[in-house]
Amino acid sequence: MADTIFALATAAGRAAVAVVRISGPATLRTVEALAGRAPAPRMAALRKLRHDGVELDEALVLRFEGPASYTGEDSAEFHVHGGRAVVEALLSALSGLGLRLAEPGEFTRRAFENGKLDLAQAEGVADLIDAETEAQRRQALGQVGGALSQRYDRWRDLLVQSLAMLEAAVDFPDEDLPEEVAERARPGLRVLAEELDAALADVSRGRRVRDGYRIALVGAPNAGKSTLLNGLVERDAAIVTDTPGTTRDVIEVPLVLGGYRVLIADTAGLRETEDAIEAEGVRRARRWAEEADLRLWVVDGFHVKQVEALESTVRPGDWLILNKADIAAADALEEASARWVSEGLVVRQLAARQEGAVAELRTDLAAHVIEALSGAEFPAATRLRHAERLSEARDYLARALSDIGLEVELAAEDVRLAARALEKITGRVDPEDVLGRVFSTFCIGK
Ligand SMILES: Nc1nc2c(ncn2[C@@H]2O[C@H](COP(=O)(O)OP(=O)(O)OP(=O)(O)O)[C@@H](O)[C@H]2O)c(=O)[nH]1
Ligand SMILES: [K+]
Ligand SMILES: [Mg+2]
Repeated sequence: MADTIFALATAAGRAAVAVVRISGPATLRTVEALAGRAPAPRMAALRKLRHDGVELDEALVLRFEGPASYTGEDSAEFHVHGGRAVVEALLSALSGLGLRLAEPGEFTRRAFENGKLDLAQAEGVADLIDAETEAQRRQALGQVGGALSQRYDRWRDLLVQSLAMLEAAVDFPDEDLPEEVAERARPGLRVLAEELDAALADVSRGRRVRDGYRIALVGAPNAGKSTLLNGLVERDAAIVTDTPGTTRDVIEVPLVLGGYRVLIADTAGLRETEDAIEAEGVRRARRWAEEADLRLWVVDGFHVKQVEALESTVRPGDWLILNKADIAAADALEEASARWVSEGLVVRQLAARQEGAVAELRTDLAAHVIEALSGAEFPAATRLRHAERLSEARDYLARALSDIGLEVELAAEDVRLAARALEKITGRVDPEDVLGRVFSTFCIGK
């Protein structure tokens, strides 16, 4: 028989109310031991909690009977006064009654094991708890509601239908017809392959909503990158001095733009240097910029010729910030601006020291992030784990398509493997190590 587990479900520390949950076969017995008479299921009741003849607190007690509960088992909640000593006393009473402290994510794991949630939905629960932005909340809630799982189940069903056709071809008694029968699976598999391609193309957007859209500030030393960072995030996150080479480490600052989580990074000024520490900083700067979703090349407008040095590194879609517009020659800025716009860059002239100019840039960046990520709230993948399985399924599908005409049995096996890859995402097939990894990222009490 399963253990009965307990945990504090609300955040640790002093609060008005704290909720302690228990789940498992000993629920009813435990509620009776602490509260005397147990309330009817789903009816909150005020009860004095007592253990070993000592009164612990007066609490609101709520009880659920499995399977109609979060975990699918009998479970209960004690809403107590949120003082540390109260919570401590209740937890030690539960332990004294033979219950065990839950592991991180164990309540949700039980919900998964009892078929209340699939694995992708369970991940959605963890994401919902971690959500800090409106977009993260929408995405996670969609995932809990099964938006992601439904797509995978549909794809899997299509694969199973194709598989049935291929198996029929394998079993076909007449020697001449199997190819024709097998070919009937091809159109469906083709459509599916196209859908998986579209989903894979959208993967990075889904992950960006969850993990943050990455914006890099890069450029020559003293261009004003750190000044711009501080302006954008409205605090002194990075040191600004007139010494070139001030910034060494990558300084990542999270912020919310247009309702999306964004990570903006200030980096070391790019230059050749003998200084080993600075050189490492330059390497890190390049790496971060390379992986960023958006690069802002910051150039000192007073030395606007410096911009020529970027020729080999900038790409269409990058942004060019012509800084220090307060001291630069307006016509030189205009000339540089026209030239780089024609190369496909987004160009802004501003003075990073001036609040108003930076506020305008922040608005432009928010609009850009919204455009880049909107519609990505219900993607086919919000985690690397999903993306890997999705692309695995796509590879098997490609192999199946090329094998249909040649070796029907191999094609059938590939379709089976593709379905298996998709099943792993919702946890229909559940290797223990994947489960362990998914649930260990939860907090205790969930
Ligand atoms: N006049 C003027 N000076 C600026 C402006 N923005 C930055 N500066 C000055 O330029 C100098 C360098 O600024 P930083 O922000 O440290 O430049 P950085 O690009 O981070 O430099 P490194 O970290 O050394 O690569 C400082 O003295 C800033 O005050 C601006 O818009 N106008
Ligand atoms: K500097
Ligand atoms: Mg700097």
